[in-house]
Amino acid sequence: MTETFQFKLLATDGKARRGEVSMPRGTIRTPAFMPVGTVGTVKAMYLDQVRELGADIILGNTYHLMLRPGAERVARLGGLHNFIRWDRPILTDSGGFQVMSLSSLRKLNEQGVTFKSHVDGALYHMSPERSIEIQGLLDSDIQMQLDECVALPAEPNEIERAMEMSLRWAERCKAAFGDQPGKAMFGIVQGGDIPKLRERSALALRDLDLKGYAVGGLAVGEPQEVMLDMLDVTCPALPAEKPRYLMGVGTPDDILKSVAHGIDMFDCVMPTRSGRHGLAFTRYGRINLRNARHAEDTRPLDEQSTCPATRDYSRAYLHHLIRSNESLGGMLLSWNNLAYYQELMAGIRKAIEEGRYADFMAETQENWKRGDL
Ligand SMILES: CO[C@@H]1O[C@H](CNc2nc3cc4c(=O)[nH]c(N)nc4cc3[nH]2)[C@@H](O)[C@H]1O
Repeated sequence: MTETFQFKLLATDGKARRGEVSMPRGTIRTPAFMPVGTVGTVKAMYLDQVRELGADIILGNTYHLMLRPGAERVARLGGLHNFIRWDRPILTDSGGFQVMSLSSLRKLNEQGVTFKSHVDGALYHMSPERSIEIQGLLDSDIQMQLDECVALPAEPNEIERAMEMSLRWAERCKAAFGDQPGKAMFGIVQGGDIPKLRERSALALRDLDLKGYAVGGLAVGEPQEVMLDMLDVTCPALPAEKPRYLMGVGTPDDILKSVAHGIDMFDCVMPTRSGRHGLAFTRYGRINLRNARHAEDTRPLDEQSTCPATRDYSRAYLHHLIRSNESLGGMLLSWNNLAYYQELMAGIRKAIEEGRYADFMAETQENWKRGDL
């Protein structure tokens, strides 16, 4: 832990990076997977479990928390860490993406976004400055700039307009954030699937000398190779000594490949959301517990796992819980899936340290093909 925000590169293997982010509330081992705690909870999990599985940091969301319980209320209650009982770092997204994907957007212009809440229909206006103010009220450790994420496919001039405005919003967010040594404000690279716009966005954000950089505008339904092609353009244009965070990514395969393209931090609802719907991630690939073929299978998901959800419960029981829509089904599979994601990240970090990341990637992908033994 340090009084300031520091990123150290500990080892590299090709473009893969093993690093460490140090902050007053704790150290983040990278490459890192950040469980998503959108409305102040990693759904169906106790945060003690989330920590025990190896998470050094979790995500919160400005959009959801400003609507309910309200940013000023969270501040009155002592900030998000006290409210949810998580004393390690929290990264908050700025709200722009969620406004586009969740609310009925009324207006988007240079000043910011005006939208109606998906909770109660109330009208809100959020400027870049208000987004940073909200993240401050939440006492967020890593705050994201407000940006405009354009859904793909999109017209090039639309992608350019949104990217340029996001750059201007980055400057406004930097000014609003000011100088907070123990915290960080990350810029977000936009530019859609257009290499020259991606490079322009990354180089312009680099000139702002921010503490870290996110790659946005991806994981919005584009093919994996398009995502990876954009990383090939974006990562080299970002400073090597700052952390890189790929927003909303992804499947285990997305993560393996994005690490090989130079990404340090990830977040995704996949392990928890798909767990609630019956999907289990294991060393040998995915298992859909809704499928009737599990109805009398007495084996656990993986008897060699140290995670009780993975080692101690039969597939038959998990199938029954999911089919019965019982809460315990989503709880056990969220637990299994987050355990698997953190085990994967630990394996990734070790493989980079030992200079064998290419072999680790190949072995891991080979094991996934073994399927549901
Ligand atoms: C395709 O699956 C859906 O999409 C989400 C994951 N994909 C994703 N891409 C993102 C991009 C941005 C961005 O450009 N800017 C900001 N501020 N935040 C972002 C957050 C993002 N999350 C899941 O929620 C899932 O519902």
